[in-house]
This record gives sequence, structure tokens and C-alpha cells, in this order.
Amino acid sequence: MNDLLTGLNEPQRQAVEHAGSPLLIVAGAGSGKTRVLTHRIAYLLGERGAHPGEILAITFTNKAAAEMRERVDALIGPRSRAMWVLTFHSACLRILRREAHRLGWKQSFTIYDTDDARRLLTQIVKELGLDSKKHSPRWLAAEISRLKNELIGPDQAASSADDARTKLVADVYAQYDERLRLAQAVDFDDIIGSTVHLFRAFPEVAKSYRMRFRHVMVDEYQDTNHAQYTLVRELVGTGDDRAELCVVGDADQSIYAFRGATIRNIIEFERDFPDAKTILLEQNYRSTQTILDAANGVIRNNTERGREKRLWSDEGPGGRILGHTGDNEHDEAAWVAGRIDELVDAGDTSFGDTAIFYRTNAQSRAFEEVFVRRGIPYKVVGGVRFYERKEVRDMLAYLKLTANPDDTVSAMRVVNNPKRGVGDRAVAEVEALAARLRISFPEALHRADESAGISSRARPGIRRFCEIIDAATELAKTAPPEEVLDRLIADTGYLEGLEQSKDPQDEGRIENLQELVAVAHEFTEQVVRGTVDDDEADLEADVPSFLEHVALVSDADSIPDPESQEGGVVTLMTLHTAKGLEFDTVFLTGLDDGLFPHERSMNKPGDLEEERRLAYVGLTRARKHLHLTRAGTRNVFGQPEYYAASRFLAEIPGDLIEWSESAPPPARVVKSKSPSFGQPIVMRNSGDVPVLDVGDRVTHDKYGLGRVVELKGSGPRAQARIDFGDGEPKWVILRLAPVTKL
Ligand SMILES: Nc1ncnc2c1ncn2[C@@H]1O[C@H](COP(=O)(O)OP(=O)(O)OP(=O)(O)O)[C@@H](O)[C@H]1O
Ligand SMILES: [Mg+2]
Repeated sequence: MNDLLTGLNEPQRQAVEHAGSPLLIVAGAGSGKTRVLTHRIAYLLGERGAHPGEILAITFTNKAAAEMRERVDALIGPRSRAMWVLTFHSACLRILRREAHRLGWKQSFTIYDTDDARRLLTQIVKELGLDSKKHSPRWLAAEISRLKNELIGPDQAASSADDARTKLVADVYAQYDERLRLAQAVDFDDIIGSTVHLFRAFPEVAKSYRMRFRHVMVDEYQDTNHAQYTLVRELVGTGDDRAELCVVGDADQSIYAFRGATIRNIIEFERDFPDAKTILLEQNYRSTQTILDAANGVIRNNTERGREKRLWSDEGPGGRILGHTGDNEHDEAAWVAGRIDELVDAGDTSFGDTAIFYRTNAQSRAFEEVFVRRGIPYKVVGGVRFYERKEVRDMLAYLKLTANPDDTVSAMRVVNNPKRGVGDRAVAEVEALAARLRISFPEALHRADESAGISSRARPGIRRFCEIIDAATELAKTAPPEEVLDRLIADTGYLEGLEQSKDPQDEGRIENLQELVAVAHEFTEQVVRGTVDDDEADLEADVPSFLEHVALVSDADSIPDPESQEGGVVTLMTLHTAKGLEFDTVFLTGLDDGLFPHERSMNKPGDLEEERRLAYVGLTRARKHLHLTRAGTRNVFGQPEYYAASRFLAEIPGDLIEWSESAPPPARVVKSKSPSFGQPIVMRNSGDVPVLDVGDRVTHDKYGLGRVVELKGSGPRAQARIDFGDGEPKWVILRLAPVTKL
């Protein structure tokens, strides 16, 4: 059989070979959907004569995109560069940058993230004289986002508004839209919506992309919203010249309803493409049957489901799922840590192949504390992100102004930060000037000197601010982003302020700024080396490209590579981030009713079903060792709160789970080096890690005699791969494993 088709089962092979009509692959978790996409790309290139430039593959995160590219790279080599393997947002941005002029935009338009957008809304709420408690910017942002995801513009929102609430939203939306435009900025939803608009307003542009991308593929299709779906339809077309489309998804894993994702997309797919072929994949290659049975037991309780699926696995039943109810969250975390040590110790898993999932970011803390104490290497994905820190955002605001002189939100953020005598009153005066001349706020700052309406006390500060921005803008024309940042950090006096501060936190802030410069430097290096994306990316080592890179960073991008360090690190993340990933060992934690399912979701059946899908996603990430834990009692604002067991636990057939009592976690006791002493000794400390060479003969308390075949790491990280004569040699961490040299 063809090389590109080996390692695929029959329906997978069909999906890879299918040509012509649109293809929909709906299949459960771990059935090889992503694998099919990757092989399909390779097959298109290798067998069907497609050029890499004709391929557009959409994945959900930048990280997934990088992985897919890597796999294709391994299959076909550097030719893969010309493919577009991107998220919806990166692909649309790339298109928008090229076509900006058609929409009357400057090419250097700015992206407003959630925080920027909320600031702008706060400002609008204030200006419209609304009560921000009753109409919170957060709520308004969600309402506007919902409209945008449905491709409803401000005019349409206004004309269909029929009560006070919808009218108010429409008013704010119109203002918001205008202000974005004035600031030459787009929010995340606009990135998609404007691309759809571009294709609709300029059919010839749509056609040129359709002629270019003859093969369009979308992973995690269940999480696309209406705007994204429409984009795909516009791009692929429905006429004679339509491109080949292949989408893969699982309705049971749809977990982004709050971002407008809807199962409707699968129904619409079959309506818009009546000749679409649907392929089902039923064999799961990831998990043991026990894990699948548990996942099926849970998801079965949802009424809103796609097709009935009968997922099965060839992996055998595997071990039982282990459950633990802690006395509190610290006990829960300690049990998890104990269990990780136990598994790693026995050579049954590595840190890098272990993940901890929870419902909300705040839950990571208890785990971090115990991991630090026990020396378990770990990484928390998400949480308070680097780019959300105040000092980082401040500097990025300065940087954004060098790329886009009309960026109002950024200018308002930093015009008096560090303080330079431009107080609230002066800001209001400049705003009034901007409104009078219908220009952006930063432009009004530049014209403050000509206007009588600006108080003279604020003028020197405004002038200084404009000088700093102008000088950096000039520099940005030729210098890489890290140099511009360096200059800004110095010119603004921001660093000086932090250095002179007595606040101990400010030291950390200085480090964060250094880190930001380092990130920019790394970005430049990557671009120069050409490792970032392809030759067609229009990507340069300049400020706009760097800002775009920063704007599109997502939590999932920082998921550590299992191979990145010796033995890797345990990954902690929310369930939402876990989508599409797999790990040998999984701990699904915090299974307390009110926490998971989240209490906000408990009154609405639709929301509860979404939580259940989230549980299904979590359960199906595990290959071999699945653990379910809860705390029962948790500290909430310093008070113990009692929780009942998550209702999802009761949905898992009882005989699949082996519960341990809320006893202290098994003490880490390692048997004596020489079993004949029979006396347990406490865990090795790093002092007595045995020094081994390849070829040495050893004895392991559990596995018996073995021979060292490979070594890596040193000190407490030293690991040995030992052949015990019973199949694959096992990796053990010498600090932990009961191994003695003979
Ligand atoms: N035919 C096959 N033979 C061997 N292994 C396979 C086969 N198909 C898939 N796998 C493996 O099964 C695992 C799950 O595959 P993949 O991640 O593609 O599934 P998925 O359907 O995309 O899952 P999810 O719904 O979680 O995104 C991967 O490790 C993959 O390499
Ligand atoms: Mg997948």
C-alpha cells in the first residue's frame, strides 16, 4: 500500500483519499480525526499533485498548527513552508493585512484584545451617561461579540432592536464600531467578520483566494461559530469553481458555545453542500476501553447530541480509574502529587506525559504549592498571563502607538503613565478637541499646542509624550521591535520609575520588561531564521508583525513539549485548553458540584450539557491512567465550604472506579535497596542517586534484574532506560526509583 496510507484504518483511508465533493468527518474523541487531516495534506501533496501553496488548514490554536506543520514537514520536507496551516484568526489577519486598502484601512491597523475592547466600552458607557453597574462593559462586550459572531452589524442591530435592552446594546455597538474605526483598530471578532465582509463586498477578491486555496481543511469544526462557518463557505464557494473542503469534528466536544460556536454548523454544512460525503470513525486509538466506557457513561446523559457514536478501543480494558476524595483541596493536591511520584517511580509514566485538568484557573494554586514542596517539575498553562501584566501592557501600548498613530485606547492608557502632568481634566480637554475635529485622540494630542482649549499646565507633558512617540515611530521604520522597545522603556522614564521604587513588586516588573524585550528579540531571530511560518507570510522583523504575534498568542501555545526537558514537566491547565491533546496520565480534579459543573451552569439545561461535554473532553484526553479527584471541602474567601460530589461522577459506571478513602496519600516509601533487609526506607534524597553507566546491571525492587541501555540528565534529573527483559525498556528517574547497581 501507498506509504502515505499506512497506519490508517479503512474509513480513515477513505477520508484521506476522498476527492471532489465536500467531506465531513464526524467522529468521537481519539478516533484519529487530526491524524486524518495531517495524512490528507501529505496525500494531496504526494499523490494528487497539489502544490503546498494550494493548501489552507485551519486549526484551533497556533500550537496545533505548529504540530501539524511539523508532521507534514516530516512527511514532505521543507516544501511544507508554503502551506497555510493557521488558526482562523491568523489566516484572516494575513488576508486583511494584504487587502486592508480595499476596506479603506491602513495596513498597520491595530488589534484590540479583550482588555482594550473593554476599556473602550468603559469609556463609551461613561460618555453616554449610562450606569456602569447596570450595563457593565463586560456584559456589553459579550452582547456585541454575540452579534458580531452572528455577522449582525450595528445598523442591523439597531433596526431589529425592539426593547430598551436591545436598543441600548445597539447604541453602544454603533459607538463602539465607530470608535474602533477612528482608532484604526479591530477586535478579535472583527478579524473574522471583516474578512467575510471583504469577500462579500469584493467577489473578485474572494475568487482570487478560492483559486489559490484549492484545498481547505478545518479541524475542531464543532467549535466554529457562524461567522467562521460563513467565512469557510465564502472561501470555498458553492459554484463550479469551488475548492475541496474537508472538515472534522465531534459534536460531543463542542465547548465554546459562549463564543458563539454552534452545532448548527454541522447541520448547515449538510444543507449548503448537499452532495457532501460524511465519514464516521469509530475506533479510538488513544484510550483504554475502561476510560472510553467512563466517557461514554457521562456523555450519554446529554440530549443535544450529534450522531449516535459507538466508540470502541482495541487497547483492552486497562487498569481501573482511580478516584480520591480529599479532606480539602490541599489533601486532594497531595494525593495527586503522591500518585504522580508513584507512577513515575514505577516507570509507568513520565512527568511530561502527565496532565492535571481543572475547571477554573484559580484551582492551580493548591497543586503548585505541593509540587514545589515535593520537587515535581511542572508548568501552569494560562492563568495570569504574561501579556496581561500591567507593565507589559503599558509598554505594548507605547509600541502600538508607533505602529498605529490613531490608536486611542493605547494613547489614553499611557499618555500620563508614567506621570507627566496630563491629568484627567487635560485628557477630557483633548477628548473634546478630538470630538470637535473628528480626529483620533492621539492626533488631537499632536494638535494640542494649536488649540486654546488645552490647559497650559498639561502642555509640556503632552509635548513630551508626542516627542517620545514620534522618535520611536521614526526608529521603528528601520529598527527591529526589541530596539524600539528598549528606546521606549528608556525615553518614557518607565524603567527609572520602577528602579527608584521601594515597592518590592517593582523588581518583578523590571524583570517582566526585560522578558518582553527578550521575547521581541527572539521573535526577530525567528523571523530572520525563517522559522516562523512561510515565505508568503509578509512577516518581517518589524513592530507590526511583532504586535500581531503577541495579539494572537493563546494559552495553548505555551503547552510544554513532552520532550522538551529530560522527563518533561507536568502540565496544569483548564479543561478548555486541553482540547485535542492527549497524555498517558490524566488527573481530572475538582469534581465537586458547583465547581464542576460550574454553579453558573446548573440552572440551565443547555449550559449543563456544555459542562458535560467539557467533562467528556477531559476524560478522553487520557491514554492509560485516569484519575478523578475532588476535595469535598474547599476554602472560599477563608471559610470552609462543603461540596457534594460532582453529578458527573455518578454518571460513570461505579465498577470502573476504585476509590481511595480520604486518608493521607500513600507515604512515599521506597523498599530497601536490598530486599532481604525488608525494612522500608524513606525516599532517596538526591544525595544517593546511583551513578550508572550504559551496560551496568541493576536491580529494581519491583521489576527485578535489568541492564542500563541509555542514560540522560544528571543530578536529581538523572534518568536511566533499563531493559528488564520484559518488552520495551523502561525510563526511570534515578532519584526516585528503587534501583541499585549490582
Ligand atoms: N489508524 C491508526 N493507527 C494507530 N494510531 C492511530 C490511528 N489513528 C489515530 N491514531 C492515534 O490515536 C491518537 C488520537 O488521534 P487524533 O489525535 O488524531 O484523534 P482525534 O480524533 O483528533 O481526537 P480529538 O477528538 O481528541 O481531537 C493519536 O495518538 C493518533 O496518532
Ligand atoms: Mg483532534
